[in-house]
Amino acid sequence: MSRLVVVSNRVTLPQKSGDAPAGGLAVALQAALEERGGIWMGWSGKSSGSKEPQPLDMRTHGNITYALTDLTKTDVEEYYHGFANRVLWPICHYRLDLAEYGRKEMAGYFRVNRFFAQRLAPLIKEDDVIWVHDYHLIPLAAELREMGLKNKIGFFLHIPWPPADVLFAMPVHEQIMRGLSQYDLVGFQTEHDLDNFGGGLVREGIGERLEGNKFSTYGRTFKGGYYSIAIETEEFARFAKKAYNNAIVRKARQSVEGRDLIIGVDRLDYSKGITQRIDAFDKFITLNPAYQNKVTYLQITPKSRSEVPEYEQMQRTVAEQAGRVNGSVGTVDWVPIRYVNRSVARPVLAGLYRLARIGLVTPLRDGMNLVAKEYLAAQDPEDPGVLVLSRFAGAARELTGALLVNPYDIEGTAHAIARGLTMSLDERKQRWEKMMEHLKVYDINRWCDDFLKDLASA
Ligand SMILES: O=P(O)(O)OC[C@H]1O[C@H](O[C@H]2O[C@H](CO)[C@@H](O)[C@H](O)[C@H]2O)[C@H](O)[C@@H](O)[C@@H]1O
Ligand SMILES: O=c1ccn([C@@H]2O[C@H](COP(=O)(O)OP(=O)(O)O)[C@@H](O)[C@H]2O)c(=O)[nH]1
Repeated sequence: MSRLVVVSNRVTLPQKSGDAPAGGLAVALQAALEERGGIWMGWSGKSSGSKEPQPLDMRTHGNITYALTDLTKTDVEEYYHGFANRVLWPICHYRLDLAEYGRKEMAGYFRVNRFFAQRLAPLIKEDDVIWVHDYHLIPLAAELREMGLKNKIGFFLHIPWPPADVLFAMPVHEQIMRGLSQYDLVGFQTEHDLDNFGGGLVREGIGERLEGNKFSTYGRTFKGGYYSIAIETEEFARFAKKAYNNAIVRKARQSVEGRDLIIGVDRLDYSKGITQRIDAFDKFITLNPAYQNKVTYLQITPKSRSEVPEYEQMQRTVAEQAGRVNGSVGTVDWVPIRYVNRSVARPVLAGLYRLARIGLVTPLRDGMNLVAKEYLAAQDPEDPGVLVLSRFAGAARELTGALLVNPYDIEGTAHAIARGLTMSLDERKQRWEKMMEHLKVYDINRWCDDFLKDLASA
């Protein structure tokens, strides 16, 4: 079996004993790397003022070597905050209005990808299989090919791929498409994303979609596919059962005082539809006054990418909005929305999911959304809660037993909350069992195996 080399912007180092366990993606990638032996390369998360690159920080644990690189402050500004998160992220989430295209940032993005390639190339052996993750690193294969590497290289995009007209609004879309054509396998989260990609190639007249999801463009033929990322379902379910008795979860249980709990968990990101969701909760209370003082909505929202202006501004908007709704519908003994603006450790999160009668997952657009899957896996099989899920999350393609909503339809989401809270136990069980069966088969290991199998045969 060939050695595996994983490259991603962020790298999850093995957890110290006693730490909260890492998410499913890290666990699955670590397992695949451990089995085959391999390297996981990425950004250390640190930036330095010095122009001279420090040597790679190499750490070996078992069969895996982690290779971490620092970036300069300018690199982080232009590549991560700039092009990746102010151009590619909004464009891929269909938000043309928020894309801030600048040549300096675009140049920084390509420069950092070349830098990654220069650092990675000396570590690569002839028959290594390379797996690159996400929108930060699209041009990496092109850089490696230019250096003469002939290895199998696969790419997985964790975020959506937009339809042609949205993509074409990005001035360098052709360079990005050309970058993708240098991989042997390009994986998307859903069939819809894959179709958007094929549609873009054909509309631009730069490529063809061939039989068997193959694409031909820029003189290369490569494979496309869709692989919906998942979680470690059975482990997460066991973990949530245990977490229900975690001290913090117990306190949370006492503090809701028998009210129904509604939970939302999202990075503070405009793609997650948090403001529309708060409006929907407000509407729900207004339309159903009998629920006053009978329900608590807990919104856990860690800060994210705060250096990017659109994110910084959102921090104020959401905090003000939650305060406004609490002020208008709350009473002296009831705070309807508990807004937590910090990250919560996974053991606590798992227990809170299990405590909640409704999981409210209403992004305006999302590659997959692992929170939706974690919420389901955490439920008590004898008394499962209801998932209210946006039809625009990748997860909606699989989780058809959820109450699917259009997050732009505030009243529709408010009705779904009311329906979730009054749903019979029989219906809740029926819907939940159907989705859990699916999640047990299509778990994170299956996702990893499917991608690597297709890459091997690409
Ligand atoms: O690294 P950050 O800038 O702090 O952002 C965190 C991650 O956000 C994105 O997550 C996506 O991947 C999930 C797993 O496939 C998927 O469920 C979700 O829908 C996506 O939004 C991003 O793609 C990651 O690279 C970031 O590390
Ligand atoms: O306070 C928090 C909030 C989120 N998460 C985790 O962050 C991930 C979020 O993944 P998702 O696919 O839902 O969205 P993303 O943030 O990757 O866009 C999930 O595994 C959550 O359990 C966490 O550990 N603590």
